[in-house]
Amino acid sequence: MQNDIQEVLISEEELQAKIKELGQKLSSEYEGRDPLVICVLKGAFIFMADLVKNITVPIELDFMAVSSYGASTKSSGVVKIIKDLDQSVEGRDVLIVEDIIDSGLTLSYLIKLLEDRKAKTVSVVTLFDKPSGRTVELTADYTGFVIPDAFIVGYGLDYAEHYRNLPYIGILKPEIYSS
Ligand SMILES: O=P(O)(O)OC[C@H]1O[C@H](OP(=O)(O)OP(=O)(O)O)[C@H](O)[C@@H]1O
Ligand code: HPA
Ligand SMILES: [Mg+2]
Repeated sequence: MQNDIQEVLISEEELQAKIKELGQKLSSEYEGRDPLVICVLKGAFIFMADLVKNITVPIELDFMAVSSYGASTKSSGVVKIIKDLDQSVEGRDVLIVEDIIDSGLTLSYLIKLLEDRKAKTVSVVTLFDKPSGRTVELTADYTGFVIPDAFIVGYGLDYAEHYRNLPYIGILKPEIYSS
């Protein structure tokens, strides 16, 4: 697995320091608001777990699974809901937790869906932002790292369902996905 990585882009320590910082900002933003914090599976599962441990005010959690990449490094353009939320977002302050914004298609679809379901507010925290990939305009309210134009894996992010368990963020060798 490690042999497929061209370069470690962000270390475990750098990830944890940034997540602590994000947790502090979110704790002051959501003080007294009891937000519904939504994890976008599968990619965001590790970020969600580390982030909520750094939020010090009351929150509720829910999970949604969506997929648009499959075994490719390019979005299919079709966002498929694999698992929906368990609870209503109507009248709630909602915080979407994403691992990465690339084309922006997943989040623009999700934001519209939650607004249509009458959430009171919809905000986004993303650990990674890859602006070079954008096909629709979208900016997160909170961003961990802006990353270069490369396919990254690890810390929840996959290529063809592998590499999610790497504890750091690596750039995959292009020969892995072009062969
Ligand atoms: O901005 P976009 O181009 O839409 O890309 C970002 C989305 O793509 C990935 O999910 P994916 O569809 O690969 O599902 P996964 O989370 O199960 O890996 C990632 O976890 C984001 O949710
Ligand atoms: N890596 C893994 N999954 C992704 C990426 C990426 O760079 N962009 C969108 N989904
Ligand atoms: Mg994926």
